[in-house]
Amino acid sequence: MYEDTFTFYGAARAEADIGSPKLQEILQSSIKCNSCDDLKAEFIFHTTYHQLKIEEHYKTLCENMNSKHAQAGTTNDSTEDETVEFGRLFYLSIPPSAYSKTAELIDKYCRPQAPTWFRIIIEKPFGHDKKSSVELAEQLVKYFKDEEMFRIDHYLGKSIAKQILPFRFHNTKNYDHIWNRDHIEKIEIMMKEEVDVKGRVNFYDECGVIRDVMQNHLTELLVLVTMELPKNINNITEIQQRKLQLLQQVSPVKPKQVLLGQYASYQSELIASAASEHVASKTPTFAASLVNIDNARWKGVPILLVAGKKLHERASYIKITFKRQIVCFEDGDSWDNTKCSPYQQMLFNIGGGSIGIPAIVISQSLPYPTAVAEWTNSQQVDYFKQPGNSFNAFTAKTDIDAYSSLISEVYKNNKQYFVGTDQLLASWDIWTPLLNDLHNIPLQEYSGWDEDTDILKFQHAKNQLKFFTEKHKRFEATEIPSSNSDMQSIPATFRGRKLIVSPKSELIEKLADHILDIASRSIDSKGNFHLALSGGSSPIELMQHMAEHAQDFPWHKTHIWLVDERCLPLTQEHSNFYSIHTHLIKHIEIPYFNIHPMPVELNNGLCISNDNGNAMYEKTLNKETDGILDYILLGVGQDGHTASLFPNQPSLEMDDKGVALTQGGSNETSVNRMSLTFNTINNAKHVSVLIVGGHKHDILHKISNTDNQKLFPITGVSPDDGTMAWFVDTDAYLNH
Ligand SMILES: O=C1O[C@H](COP(=O)(O)O)[C@@H](O)[C@H](O)[C@H]1O
Repeated sequence: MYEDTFTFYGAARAEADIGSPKLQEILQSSIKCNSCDDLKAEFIFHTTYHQLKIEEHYKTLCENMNSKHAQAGTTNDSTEDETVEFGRLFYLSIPPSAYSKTAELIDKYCRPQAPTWFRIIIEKPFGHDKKSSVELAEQLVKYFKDEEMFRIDHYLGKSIAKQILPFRFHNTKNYDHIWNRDHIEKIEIMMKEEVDVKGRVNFYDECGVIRDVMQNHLTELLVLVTMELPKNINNITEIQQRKLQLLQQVSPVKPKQVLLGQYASYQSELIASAASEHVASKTPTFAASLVNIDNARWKGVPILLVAGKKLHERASYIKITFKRQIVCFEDGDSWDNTKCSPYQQMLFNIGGGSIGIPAIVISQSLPYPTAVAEWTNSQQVDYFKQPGNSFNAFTAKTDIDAYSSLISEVYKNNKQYFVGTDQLLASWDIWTPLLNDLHNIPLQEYSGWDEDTDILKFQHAKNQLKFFTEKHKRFEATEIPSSNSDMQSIPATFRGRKLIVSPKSELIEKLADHILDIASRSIDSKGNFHLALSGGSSPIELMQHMAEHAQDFPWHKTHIWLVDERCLPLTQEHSNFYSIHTHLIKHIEIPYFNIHPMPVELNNGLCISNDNGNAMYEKTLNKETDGILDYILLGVGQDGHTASLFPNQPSLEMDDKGVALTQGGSNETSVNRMSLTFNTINNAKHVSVLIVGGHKHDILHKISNTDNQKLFPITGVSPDDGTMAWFVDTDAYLNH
């Protein structure tokens, strides 16, 4: 019976005449249980609404609590032998900015006297990065003791999540010897959702998928499957220490280990619900992260965390794939599945997916588990559908909703299922560096639901993730140019490729950061970086910026190539090499043999076709890079030329060449040129086009909507497998 033992208070900032009926409506519609109408009615009867906006409201509410409490104390009819426990529990589901004041007022007016216990449940977000989370923890600790606080992550209350540790613990003999890098090929932790973010888009836009579910729910699941087992499964302190130890061994996630996506209608949902400054949001609604644990058990095992909204199904699970160490000789039909199944997997199904219910599914080729308490071997589950894949599946006898389960743990004062302060901060250590760098990671646009499942398929190799196909449209949401611009919004793409628009100096910084980012990824994956630079005036400021920040760039592993060259001596001021040397090369420490000027000057002649300088350059390029440059920086002339590929020139159709002799431009700077052709340009891993200055506005406008490559050669640039970005300054974009 609730009567005289429980009282429930619902509270919010709204006045009682709005909040009270709203609370009634919520209670009536959302409390669902079987044959419990009386209990539901009793619960609702004992629940009242209170406005909590100003200090006075807290005072009134808590006086009310105190008097109820006093009444309960005098009227309870327990015998002297019975000890009646009193407690006061607060559940705060409020924005982080409201925590400090709320905590202060609860502490001031609502803290009961001993022996009545006092506990506080806190809902995420617990900050938005390491720093803010430390600040929040510091504010809370002024008012509440650590043992009074229960940070709730409802994934820890899911029935499967609660079973993972006991399951591992009671199966130590069966699985612990294969629970490691020698036997496990990979671990996948998925949280796919069909829902979009409508209705909470403003909240969501501040956090995105990594803060919303990856730093907390998925990281918690990761810990449960990979932490060292405690010696005593009932020793909560030991369990919490083991969790912390694991979190401290997870390496911070790097940008190259992450793929991001945003569903296509996200931007319009945002615009419909918010102020215009929210357009062009870069908030990801999908993320895949490759996580590494730097310890003896897990080093080198790829652990994939994937989460997204508006996907084709709702499914949360942890899948562990074991390495296949048995070679089977039997015919397919006569496989003895218990020994020779081609599949060795273990799945903790949290919910949804083809199984639908929480379940533990284990290939029969793995040892049969023992002691799965309260769980039964179930025929209900139809999971590994491939022939030859038999399995044992265990489902829970009862499945209690995660929040109810956790709240009852708070009553029991059981801290095991809650997030400790140290664990929280360690988890932010894993994700914060990435979150600071998120704006540099391109977003893959996906349609959502069933329409486009292929576009999010990805692969992992060499500690890096890549979308399976990058041919689909990718975009990076643009920056809004600074304050007094007359633009309301700028599209995220230009000619189907990502567009970055900023005032010139910011733009140059962004471009330099982008080059550095790609250089670092390239050096991480293959040990070098091949960069091709254009001549002309546009890149001068970029080169000066790079020279000034030379110490930040891995020049010793970088090769510099020329996009094009004028047929002039390299010491002549109009030579592109001369300019690149003057503004960059002479200021940096780069190995001499990593500099590749174009051989325009051979045998005392300039670009004599019999000298085959272009073929020589192509040969060196092929030898050093297989014809695939890592990064090409292009510009655009007012006539639409790029590199030294000029309108209506035969060089535009040189299908068989990677480097060509071309013609164009003015006499003053030589009409004879050497240039990379479209073959080489479109073979590159990344191409950026830099367009600066109001005088480039017209050409930008012209090429926005044409594919006439003969007339506007720049429109022929579209890397086959690589990425491309347009870096445009606000003067060129807005015609200033
Ligand atoms: O905490 C959150 O979780 C829900 C998903 O929870 P589930 O129990 O339905 O799997 C998610 O939709 C929401 O964005 C996130 O804040």
